[in-house]
Amino acid sequence: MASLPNGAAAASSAAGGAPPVDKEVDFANYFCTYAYLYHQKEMLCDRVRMDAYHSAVFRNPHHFRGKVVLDVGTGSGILAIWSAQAGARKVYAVEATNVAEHARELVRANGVADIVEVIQGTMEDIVLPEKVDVIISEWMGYYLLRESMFDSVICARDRWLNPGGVMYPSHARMWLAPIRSGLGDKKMEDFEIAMNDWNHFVEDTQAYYGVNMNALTKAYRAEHEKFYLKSSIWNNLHPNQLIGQPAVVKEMDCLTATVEEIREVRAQVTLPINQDRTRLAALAGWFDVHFRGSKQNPAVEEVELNTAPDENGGTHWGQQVFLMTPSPRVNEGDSVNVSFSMVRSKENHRLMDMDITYELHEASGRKLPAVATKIFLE
Ligand SMILES: C[S@@+](CC[C@H](N)C(=O)[O-])C[C@H]1O[C@@H](n2cnc3c(N)ncnc32)[C@H](O)[C@@H]1O
Repeated sequence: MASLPNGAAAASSAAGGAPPVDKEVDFANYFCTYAYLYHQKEMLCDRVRMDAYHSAVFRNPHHFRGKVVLDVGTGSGILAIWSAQAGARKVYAVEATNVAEHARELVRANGVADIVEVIQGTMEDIVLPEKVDVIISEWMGYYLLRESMFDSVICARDRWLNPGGVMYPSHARMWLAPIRSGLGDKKMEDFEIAMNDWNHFVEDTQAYYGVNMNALTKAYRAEHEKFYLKSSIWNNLHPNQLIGQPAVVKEMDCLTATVEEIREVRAQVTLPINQDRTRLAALAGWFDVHFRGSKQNPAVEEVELNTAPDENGGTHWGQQVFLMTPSPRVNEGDSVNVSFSMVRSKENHRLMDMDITYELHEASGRKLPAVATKIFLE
């Protein structure tokens, strides 16, 4: 997970006829934060994430013993070191940023420098001396696909994975669920406060310091609607905020997924409401990934990394909350038909633009008019 500047112009997607990636911009806007240990630490502190990868590797040593492993985006080097400890013959640990230096040091200090070779460079550019049996990577962004790092894993897989090789993780899913939540009220409050500040400039009978600011009111409102109301909200929800059944909006086999398939995700799902006298305040999105090995070479023990709402606190990915305004009253037995699309932003291929249309079907048979919203996953 990387912090990306809101709406910053960054690289465009290189795959499938899209304009080529501007690497300098991509380094300035995307890779920069990963170079810092404080940022790697945030991921190292996520115990749900760490436990899942650790269990996946050490409960399935047959995938690693005597094998050649590629770690895409090694960061601190942790997954590469585990792969070596699990018995890999050779591990190529590829990292774009200067954190590669720290990874090298950690590899040396943990006595696996004869097995792990840290290579600084982007996955797309580097050349390996041999094909690999396993690709391990922690590539997931908010709501799975933000950051578009899975493109680099696909590139690695298509260039370097031996036939019959195994992906870690092997499968991924995106989920969507209806929630009740006070988050929308807080957002509205912040929005009104910000709008009121502006209104002070405009309502002043005297011009503000001699300048009539009203000409910019419309632009200011549009900007603030985008950042306050139309951007998704990061949150670690409590499971009791869910008011209905979650549904899968995307499933991926990491061994066969293509960039085309993830550049645009579209789905239509029905979400049954299972609580009475509440409001559909928002939809929440999260993901899970699985470590199952492959059909030819399955895991002895399948491991799941789940970022769903969790009463024990969840993960650094949290969930993404997409506010529904207006938020209709709902009751048990109602259902919400959702038509969902998530497409890469034109300005920055690592951010996502979402279109969500929801239509409430009441248990009584009454159907409310469909409401369409545009939301930015930034
Ligand atoms: C989410 S972090 C994971 C770090 C480490 N593997 C871990 O699990 O703690 C992703 C890392 O991949 C690196 N990265 C992303 N895209 C890359 C690419 N195309 N080539 C090389 N490194 C990349 C980033 O700089 C970052 O350090």
